[in-house]
Amino acid sequence: MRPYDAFLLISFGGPEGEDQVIPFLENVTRGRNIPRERLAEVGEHYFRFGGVSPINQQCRDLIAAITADFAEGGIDLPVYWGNRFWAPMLADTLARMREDGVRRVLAVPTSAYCNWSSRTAYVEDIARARAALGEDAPEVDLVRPFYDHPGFVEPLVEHTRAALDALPADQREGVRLLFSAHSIPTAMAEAAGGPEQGFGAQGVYGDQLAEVARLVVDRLDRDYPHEVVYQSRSGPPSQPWLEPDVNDRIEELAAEGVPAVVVVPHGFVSDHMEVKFDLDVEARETAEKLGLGYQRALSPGTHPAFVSMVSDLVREYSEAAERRRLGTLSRCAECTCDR
Ligand SMILES: CC1=C(CCC(=O)O)c2cc3nc(cc4[nH]c(cc5[nH]c(cc1n2)c(C)c5CCC(=O)O)c(CCC(=O)O)c4C)C(CCC(=O)O)=C3C
Ligand SMILES: [Fe+2]
Repeated sequence: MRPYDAFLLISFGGPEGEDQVIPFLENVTRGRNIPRERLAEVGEHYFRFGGVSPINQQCRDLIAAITADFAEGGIDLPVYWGNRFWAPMLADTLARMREDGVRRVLAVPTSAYCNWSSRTAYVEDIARARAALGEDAPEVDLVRPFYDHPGFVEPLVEHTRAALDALPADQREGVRLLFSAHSIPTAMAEAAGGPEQGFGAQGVYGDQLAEVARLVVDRLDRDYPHEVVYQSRSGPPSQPWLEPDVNDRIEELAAEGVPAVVVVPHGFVSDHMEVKFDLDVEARETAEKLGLGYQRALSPGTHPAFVSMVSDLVREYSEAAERRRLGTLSRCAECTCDR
């Protein structure tokens, strides 16, 4: 018997019109203690792009590429898509899967790392959607974190090379690589595994981010100075979140005489709104205002290596194949994954 009878891509979701922005933000922030001012500000980011987040189209593109890769590699599974916060909603997709007779689902999230927001929240949303369906809800396995899978790292390497190539030679000489990820509350970072569990001061998430940055730099033409920075912090100002912020670091580096930065959004799977606004608009503006060279590397998106990583994960779970990974970190403290 085949272990799975369907594949499911689980993503965040985003609005696709001006009238959808506020309802989307209400879905995301329900019960999450986000100040009104922050919400209004984030709403403006979406309105600036006509109320359309790029994330849904990026999911459609990824699904088209995954479907083609499955066909080519002989993976005979129907491909479904469900989001946590906007249509197509995960609960509706699971209901449709049940109607289609699906029993066992392998799910891949558009989220590579370990922290509540990137993993546990997905696990909880799957459980809630299944509970709403009752007894005969399809069973869902969520694949393990893939931050150090070669198919996630390789596109970042190629895209970092391209960003470096786009800098003038004198700027490239003294460039600083800034590996950027979504900030989370420090309490959230510690809950996934902190110093008590043998991880660093920024928790297992911070360690994973540092490891991927190292894996990327090791594959470049020289040992570029690099560091991990954070972006898109939310929450009340009194609540500590992971730092330093990408803009603060750009200012400090300018004061130190660094001529240029290449920002690598290694905390994300695609160039969604956080990348398009917080990096391509805000961080770029910070750099330009200070006369710093600025290039932003693309995220994995639909890079062929990333697409074949998805097929690889399906084989890993269906055939108990080897777990391919480049890193060496141990599992996080709240991980529910089996390997
Ligand atoms: C770690 C992480 C990822 C990366 C991993 C992953 O992908 O899962 C991520 C991705 C994303 N975050 C997104 C959007 C938002 N995140 C928010 C709020 C929050 N994010 C958090 C963390 C993360 N977020 C946290 C701790 C909060 C505070 C509220 C809470 O404790 O839960 C808010 C509320 C407004 C604000 O305050 O920013 C919005 C609108 C979109 C869609 C973008 C688009 O539309 O293109 C994507 C892909
Ligand atoms: Fe977020």
